[in-house]
Amino acid sequence: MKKEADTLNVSPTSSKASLERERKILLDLGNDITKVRDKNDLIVLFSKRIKCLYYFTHTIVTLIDHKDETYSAFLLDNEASPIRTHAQYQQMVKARFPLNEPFIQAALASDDPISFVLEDIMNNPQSPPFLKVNYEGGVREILMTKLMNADKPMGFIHIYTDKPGGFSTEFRSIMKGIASQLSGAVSNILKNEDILNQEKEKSFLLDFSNDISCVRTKEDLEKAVSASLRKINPLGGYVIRKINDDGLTMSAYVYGSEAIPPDDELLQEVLSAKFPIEDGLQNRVLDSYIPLLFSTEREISRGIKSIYLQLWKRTGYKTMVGIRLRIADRNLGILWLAIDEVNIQLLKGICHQISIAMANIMANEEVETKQREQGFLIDFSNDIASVKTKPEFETAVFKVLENLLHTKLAMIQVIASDGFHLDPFMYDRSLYQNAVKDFDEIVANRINIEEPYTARVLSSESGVVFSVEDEAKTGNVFALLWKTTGFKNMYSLPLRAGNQNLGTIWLLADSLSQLMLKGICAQISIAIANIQANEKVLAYKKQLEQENDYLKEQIRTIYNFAEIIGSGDEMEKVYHLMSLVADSNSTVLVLGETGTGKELIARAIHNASPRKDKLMVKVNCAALPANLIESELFGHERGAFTGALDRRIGKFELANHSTLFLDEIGEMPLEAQAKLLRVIQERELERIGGKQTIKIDVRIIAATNRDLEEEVKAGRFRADLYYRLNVFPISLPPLRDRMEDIEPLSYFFVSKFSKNTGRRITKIAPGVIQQLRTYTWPGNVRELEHLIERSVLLSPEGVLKEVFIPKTSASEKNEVALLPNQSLEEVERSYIIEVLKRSSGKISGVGGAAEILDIPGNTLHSKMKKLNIGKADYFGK
Ligand SMILES: Nc1ncnc2c1ncn2[C@@H]1O[C@H](COP(=O)(O)OP(=O)(O)OP(=O)(O)O)[C@@H](O)[C@H]1O
Repeated sequence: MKKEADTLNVSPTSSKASLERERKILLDLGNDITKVRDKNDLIVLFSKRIKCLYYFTHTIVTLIDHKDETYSAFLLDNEASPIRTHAQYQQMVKARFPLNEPFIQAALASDDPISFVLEDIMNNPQSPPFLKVNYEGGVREILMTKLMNADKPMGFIHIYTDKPGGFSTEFRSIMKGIASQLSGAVSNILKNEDILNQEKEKSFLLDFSNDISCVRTKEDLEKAVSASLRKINPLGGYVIRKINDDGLTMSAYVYGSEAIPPDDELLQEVLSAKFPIEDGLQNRVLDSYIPLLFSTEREISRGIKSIYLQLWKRTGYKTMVGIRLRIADRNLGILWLAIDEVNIQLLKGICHQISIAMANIMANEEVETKQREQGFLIDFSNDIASVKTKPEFETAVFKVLENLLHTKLAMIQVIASDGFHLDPFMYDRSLYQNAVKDFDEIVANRINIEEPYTARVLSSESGVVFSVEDEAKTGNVFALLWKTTGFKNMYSLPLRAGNQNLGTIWLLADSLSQLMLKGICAQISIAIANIQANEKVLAYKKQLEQENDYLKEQIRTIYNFAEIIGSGDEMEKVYHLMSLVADSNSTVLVLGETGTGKELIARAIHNASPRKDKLMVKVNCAALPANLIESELFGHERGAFTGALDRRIGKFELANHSTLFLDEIGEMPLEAQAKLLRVIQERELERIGGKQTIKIDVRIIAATNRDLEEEVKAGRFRADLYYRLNVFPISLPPLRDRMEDIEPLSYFFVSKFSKNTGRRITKIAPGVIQQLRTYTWPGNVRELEHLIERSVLLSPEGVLKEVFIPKTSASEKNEVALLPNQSLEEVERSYIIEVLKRSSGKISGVGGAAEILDIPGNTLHSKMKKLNIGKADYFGK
């Protein structure tokens, strides 16, 4: 097979001069070759210098790759090659040929150039295919000269000729002679290329680092990585996959491929999928310090099912390199690159930069998420702060949960007033479209705080997260219902106001941040507490309004202006004064004996005034213990004095924009009089124990049966207060001075009590009217009213024939009549003693003297004190 060629294809001149020229050419070639830096220059130079001395068709330099024991074309003499038009030429140029075969082994073993006749060797099944391709191109013989680097073969220079036996001994010796120069030149080129490559890599990494340093968002990263990778890998695509929050799966983070249309269905599926880390490929990359090269086909045939492999295969990515993205000891993801050659240093450099950028973006995203969450909570808090009613609450909650959090409200349950059951407060029924019947059944069954899920949530510090899948496996009806919604987790939290459990909230979501959950629950708890408080206030307000309406109605019926009976001159004078003063804000002082209708007149004035729409507020100054009068009138703050457990507003504040009726003003203690005077003068007050001054707009009507001038003289009533009150006095005449009103009053009361008792009494016998006229009426209209009431009760239907004027009254009337020198006070004193005797000394309660006199027990007590009536007076005689 091996054949030494003896003949030169071109005969050199045998002259000494021509030998000299040859030597010089070869010397020059040797010198030139050592300076060659560019690989194309080498082959051009070689051909130029040698071809003018020796004949051959073309030449090629191949290089050995010791890693995989192959050799491949490195320098090509394209122009001269007779096979460049051959169909397999390109394939040959790119191919790697194994060293382990006889032809190349022979070339390796020979220290001299060695030639082969193609016909002899090309059909050997192990021989490289380029031999045959050359033969087909007309080549017949090949001279192989080994190139060495130090002591190691680094490649070969192949010289081809179409003339058999074309390599002379002289040419062989020349080739041997310049083999070391050629080797030196090739290694220079390689070194140079290496340096150039390193510089390129460096400048690439520098550019990449510059591009990536400006990256702030995922979109920036995509742009920078796509632009840079295009430079080193013009056709291949790439994808950066990020490890998801679950730590178990990875999803596409950034990707670029010009080979796949963006709307491709499989691509979309791959981009939105979560691939398990442990899929036999990703885990290997994450565990590997160096980039790993995978054959798509081989991995599929190994049984790896992930659809991304299908996408790669379909796109024509035969090999993929996976490099982990990592910061410190933390894996962030993987860069997958469609590439068939691995430049470890370059890829590691790229991945280092990408990892830093990704970590920055993720940190940025985290900060942004936190800010967004906080902003969201502030908005939610604003929305919810104004919530007073349940519909407003529902609108606010649904808006935030669905639109912003992509969470569904499964249910809010609130603990009922029995503290044991829970009532559904709010829920999203649309969640249970697939299980409406089950949902309705569950909601219809009232659960209580001992229901296992509820009990767990209520006793937890900050809620429980239930895995829907796991809970459904237990067969629990609630969990089975949750499963129909398709969400992964049920977030269940207690709603609390302070330490008190208000209820529970149940949110369905795949994942939710703790910060958000805590924030939302706190806000919702406050809102529910507010709604409940508001509902209570509204219910209370409604009740008060109803009571108020009822009271107003009652007062209107009892104290109707039209129901003031009396048409005599005395009462006409009263009506005239009332009509003069009603419209104004002036203080009115109503004077008159007990039972003459002072309160009736006061109410009539109020009802005829512009303040009539608000209730007149009455204070009975005689009925209150001295120490409570002030608090009653002006109110007090919590803790203002022992027993002041709550803040309370006084009657003055209650009567704001209305009328305050101070009944029995003559009984007011001096100390309270001073305070009252101040408020009347200044029209403002402070609650007891309070610092705030409260402006009031109150009209005052005061009433008394005492002679206030006398009281002032006696030092029991403040003169200045008297003058303040006595702005517009109206004196009511005693009934005995208006005998003409007795008949209409009697008829009025008969009709009133007939209606009340159901007895139809339409007339009063003339004798009765006569009888009534002769009585002195120390208790005035009230006494007449009660007398008629009793008489109506005791009388048969039809005509009132009899009234039951107490017998003693008749004698008293005489006594009174017989004692013209008795003062009004003395008459009052003896009348009270008489009534006390009749009630066997009982002052208040049923059948007591106060009831007979129709005055409050306290009033009777104070009158007795004032009139100096003791037990001896009514028990003694
Ligand atoms: N002119 C009147 N017409 C109809 N009823 C009257 C009249 N005057 C008084 N009455 C009735 O007599 C009763 C006592 O009246 P009222 O309470 O107004 O008297 P008073 O002067 O305020 O009594 P006191 O000084 O004891 O507080 C009431 O039921 C009232 O309706």
